[in-house]
Amino acid sequence: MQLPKFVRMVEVGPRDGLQNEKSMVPTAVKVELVDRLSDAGLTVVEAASFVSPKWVPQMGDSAEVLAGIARKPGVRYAALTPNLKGLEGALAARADEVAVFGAASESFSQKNINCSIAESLDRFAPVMEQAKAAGVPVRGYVSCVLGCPYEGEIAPRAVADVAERLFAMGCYEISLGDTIGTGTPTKAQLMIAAVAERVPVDKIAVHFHDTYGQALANILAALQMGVAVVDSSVAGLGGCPYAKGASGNVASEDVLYMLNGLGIETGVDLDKLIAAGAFISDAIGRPTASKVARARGCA
Ligand SMILES: CC(C)(COP(=O)([O-])OP(=O)([O-])OC[C@H]1O[C@@H](n2cnc3c(N)ncnc32)[C@H](O)[C@@H]1OP(=O)([O-])[O-])[C@@H](O)C(=O)NCCC(=O)NCCSC(=O)C[C@@](C)(O)CC(=O)[O-]
Repeated sequence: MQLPKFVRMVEVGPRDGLQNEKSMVPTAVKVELVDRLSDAGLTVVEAASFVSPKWVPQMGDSAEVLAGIARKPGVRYAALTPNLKGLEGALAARADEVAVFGAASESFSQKNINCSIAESLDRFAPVMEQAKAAGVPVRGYVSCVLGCPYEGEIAPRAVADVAERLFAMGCYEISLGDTIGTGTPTKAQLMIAAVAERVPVDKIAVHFHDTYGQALANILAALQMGVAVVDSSVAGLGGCPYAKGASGNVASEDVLYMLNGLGIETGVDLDKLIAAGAFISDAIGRPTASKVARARGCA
């Protein structure tokens, strides 16, 4: 299959990337990071998460982050909303889009959002309804699509079941998350094929963590299946607080370098993206996990 001509890069660094940071990242740093990312040409930046601050303290200043950013026309600033309380917070903070997040694994669902998969879908229904009434699009995440930290292997059918439900509920796009980064390209393709039987492929996004160094290979495998939306995190920040050992998302710089090399357009400026990665790595005192940034001289 031909590769897509354009890929929409969804930047999740300010949310998925930072949510697991142990020491609190100042709000002003988060705001500057989001602004640098939008300035680099990214059109979707997941900047906030309206979850319980007892569960994820790092995201407790999400309203302040959304209040502080310089909103750029054409950029959508997104936020996670696990329930109605989260949606209320996101709407009050003027998030342009929100995301509900479910899982293909019962154990992960319990650990992450304290309910079963079926209960999570029940909770998402009123979120979908009220977001629709407010004219705010909802994205749907499915975690553990290629493995679970508690259950191991996950059947592609289990992923497809949840993806189908979220899509039927009205999510405009389903992001398939390899939360612990154990997936490999053929498995990724089999899983995407199972989902694509129930959700149109142009409504599927991929969200790979790079724990086992497979993320770029998996993204290429997904592009070969017709997927044209890729989540990534600047400087490879990240890890899920409820998936022990999960490393960062694939680095946005590395994804962009590969897409540029494949001749696929994104509208994103590599130099500005590398500078944004250098900024946040410096601010949190951690070397970048992007190989491209390191090759370009970032520490
Ligand atoms: C879902 C809940 C809230 C259920 O948590 P719960 O304890 O079952 O909820 P509850 O309704 O019983 O409420 C308990 C307390 O939380 C408060 N509360 C309740 N909801 C909210 C809210 N929205 N915002 C702020 N506060 C909230 C609520 O008001 C109450 O406060 P208290 O009376 O004790 O003071 C909790 O489990 C939670 O916040 N989980 C979030 C976990 C999380 O953020 N995980 C990381 C994101 S998912 C991810 O990273 C994966 C992804 C998306 O990137 C894809 C991939 O890589 O796989």
